[in-house]
Amino acid sequence: MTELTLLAPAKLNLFLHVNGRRDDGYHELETLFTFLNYGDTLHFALCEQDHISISGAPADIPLHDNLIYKAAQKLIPYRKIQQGLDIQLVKRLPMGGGVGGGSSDAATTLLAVNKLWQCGLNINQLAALGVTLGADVPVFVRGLSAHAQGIGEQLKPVKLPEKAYLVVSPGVHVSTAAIFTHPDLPRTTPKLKSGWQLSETRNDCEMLVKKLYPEVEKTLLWLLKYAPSKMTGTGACCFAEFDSVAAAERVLQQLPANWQGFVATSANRSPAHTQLDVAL
Ligand SMILES: C[C@@](CO)(OP(=O)(O)O)[C@H](O)COP(=O)(O)OP(=O)(O)OC[C@H]1O[C@@H](n2ccc(N)nc2=O)[C@H](O)[C@@H]1O
Ligand SMILES: Nc1ncnc2c1ncn2[C@@H]1O[C@H](COP(=O)(O)OP(=O)(O)O)[C@@H](O)[C@H]1O
Repeated sequence: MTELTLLAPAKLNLFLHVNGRRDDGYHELETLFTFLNYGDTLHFALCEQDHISISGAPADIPLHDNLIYKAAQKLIPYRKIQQGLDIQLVKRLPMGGGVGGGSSDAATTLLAVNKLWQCGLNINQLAALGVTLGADVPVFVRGLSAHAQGIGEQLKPVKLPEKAYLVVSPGVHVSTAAIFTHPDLPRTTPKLKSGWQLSETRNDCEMLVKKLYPEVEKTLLWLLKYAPSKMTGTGACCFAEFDSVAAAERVLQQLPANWQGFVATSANRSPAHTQLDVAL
């Protein structure tokens, strides 16, 4: 195999509870991850030059800071093939949007490059490399919708009803670090008890982000006219849940001009994994 094209899907946090702050500054979370059949596309090709090149990346991310580059670098010690990589990125996911674009790009890179360089690492080893790149990377590496604890890396797979989602990006960039260091973030939500229902959950970051970014509050108020809606992750994207793609599309048609949105179905298995199975 010398080439691979894979999706780097978006994730949604169907709820996000902040249970406490650890001594290292990271937060103890409880969250429910699902994947969407929509995301960035990454094309990987082995090349003769011993380099890692990325085309199509947003101009404001220097090569060495790109999570795609960092993920490929992590695999260099394990490669059996002395060839470089030319990587093409088609970026669709809003950056800093809470849909996990950077983390998903990193995870898709770990999955693809592990095959192309014949590293032979298993999923546990790839997830362990992934968490050093970001708390959200392991769920994308493992590729199963999951209830997560710890910093988001302790994952218990769950089967969720597959729904249609309208995801709206209010056009503001929310820094995850800025939200997690803000003094007003609530950090004391108790852990859910067994038998919990989605109706007793919420996104603990939502109130603070709405206060700091009025565009996020406007977006949620608009979506709530049509369907149950929440913010994902630390924002800024918000999502509304529908029973059919057609119903979600009808609302997308009415989206105010200055907002971006997309409709996608959710998936219990990451589309990157499904595509990888087909390619192998
Ligand atoms: C909050 C979540 C929920 O899914 O989503 P996003 O809104 O970023 O997508 C994630 O846990 C984000 O994961 P990720 O974006 O990979 O986080 P990292 O790069 O590891 O960390 C970014 C910043 O958030 C803080 N952080 C992250 C995760 C966590 N459990 N506690 C934290 O305090 C870190 O201290 C760091 O300053
Ligand atoms: N390939 C990448 N795609 C997106 N963001 C990246 C990438 N590599 C590095 N980053 C950095 O990671 C930050 C968080 O990106 P992203 O994952 O899109 O946000 P979120 O975690 O809120 O969903 C970006 O602001 C950017 O600086």
